[in-house]
Amino acid sequence: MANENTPAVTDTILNFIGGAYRRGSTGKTFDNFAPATGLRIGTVHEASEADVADAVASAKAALNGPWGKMNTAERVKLISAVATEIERRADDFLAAEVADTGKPRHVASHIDIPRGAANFRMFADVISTTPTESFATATPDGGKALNYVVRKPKGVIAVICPWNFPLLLMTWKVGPALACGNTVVVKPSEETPRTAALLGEVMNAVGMPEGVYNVVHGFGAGSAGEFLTSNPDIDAITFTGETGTGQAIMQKAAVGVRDISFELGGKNPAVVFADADLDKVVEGLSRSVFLNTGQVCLGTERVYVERPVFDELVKRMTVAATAFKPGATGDPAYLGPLISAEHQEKVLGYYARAVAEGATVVTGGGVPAISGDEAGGFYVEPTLWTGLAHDSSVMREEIFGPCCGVIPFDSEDEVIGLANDTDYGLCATIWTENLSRAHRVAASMQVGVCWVNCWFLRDLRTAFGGSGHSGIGREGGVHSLEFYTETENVCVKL
Ligand SMILES: NC(=O)C1=CN([C@@H]2O[C@H](COP(=O)(O)OP(=O)(O)OC[C@H]3O[C@@H](n4cnc5c(N)ncnc54)[C@H](O)[C@@H]3O)[C@@H](O)[C@H]2O)C=CC1
Repeated sequence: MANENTPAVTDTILNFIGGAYRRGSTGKTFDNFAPATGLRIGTVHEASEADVADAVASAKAALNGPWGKMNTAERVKLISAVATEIERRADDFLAAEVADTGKPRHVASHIDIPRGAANFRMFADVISTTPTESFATATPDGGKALNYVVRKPKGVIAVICPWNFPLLLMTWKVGPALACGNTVVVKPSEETPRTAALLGEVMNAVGMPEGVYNVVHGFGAGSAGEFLTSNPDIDAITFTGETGTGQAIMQKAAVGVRDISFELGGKNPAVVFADADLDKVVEGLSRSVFLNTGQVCLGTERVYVERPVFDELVKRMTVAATAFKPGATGDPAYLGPLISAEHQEKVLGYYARAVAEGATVVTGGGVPAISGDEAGGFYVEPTLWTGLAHDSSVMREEIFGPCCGVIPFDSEDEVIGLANDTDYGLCATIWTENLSRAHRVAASMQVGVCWVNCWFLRDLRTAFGGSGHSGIGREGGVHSLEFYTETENVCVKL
């Protein structure tokens, strides 16, 4: 039976190549499931190697067609129109995203869809307003030379995306790629193909030239993902997903020495000092652990609390955790499902392992009892652990679920060591009312993003990315121009 998190009928999801929707040339399809119910809700047409080659050829041809001949102002007008059209069709995008992910409508309507549109508008602004670098250089003969930079599109960009914020994380890459004059072939996650496909309708509606935006559906190895990264006409690859997948893609990118931009996993720490405002901490920390059912690369999975407030914080976080209602579609406190049965099994594996590694399960730790339409959905309980050793696997490996381990600490030096003792380096959150300490500890975190007394306060103009196993490069605002353009320095003797 359908509910507000599933479409009423199953539907067909097609590839989008050269401005037209296409079935896969081999006739292969795969099922699309609603995580909220576990029911099959769609059929996705898988792109063959030939289809991917067609998509790349369309994208390459578009570089030499009307798109390649447009000036920045003309491109910006089209890209801004894409943002406006996404906003006009917000209900369609919302329905597609909620069906694919099962996430609460208020999450998709406040984060996924508006930020999906904002990514186009913001990068249209960035490309319109970023000045060109230039230097006046003294020459040996006492004269001068003028150096200035010409930015050119890199070419055809492969955009490979995960399932947790499908439209948002895709447009975060497609927006700057198009703003810089590139063309793209997108491979959305096999779990969440709908919004990438729907964006094709938007591109056609605003008059985007054919071949600028292409979508190929499928899986990773031996499927559309690998076909795309292996295609020699791909000039650069931008990828968000698991660290292991990033390593596989990097090997493909090495052939032809193609550029990469990677946003990968994390095992992000939160550090709570005893002087923090605990009301603010509980509000921000519970969002950082449970938003999107913990399926946020920026989410907190390790919490270090200064010993004097440890018990109090655990008590308050327990209350916050139990307020979430897994499976209660429509309830404002709805905690959505995990993305798939496979991911549910992975997260439950960590729930079992936490116990084996000596955790005290403060709350949660299992599968909620759910009846009705959602009984077959991929839900888990929001979960808090204490008593885990810092070096236990549950405290070291990314889980990507609604859970965290809470550990006490006694000194600033100790907690800096604990927070940085990880292979990852995506983000950290510090909670303190002591301004000097906030700056000092923030600067000592080995991460790409550090928040103080807030979380997920994201200005799209700021640099975003991680160090270590969390990624390579930074995207956002002008930082995206580094990846999506090739720069040429012109030196003119005056
Ligand atoms: N740092 C960041 O900004 C973010 C990182 N993530 C990470 O993403 C992961 C969750 O997303 P998933 O979709 O499970 O990641 P994943 O790495 O399994 O898949 C991501 C995409 O890569 C494709 N893919 C898989 N193998 C491939 C291959 N060999 N060649 C080419 N493409 C391939 C998949 O089909 C999918 O489209 C989490 O581990 C999380 O840490 C998620 C969101 C943001």
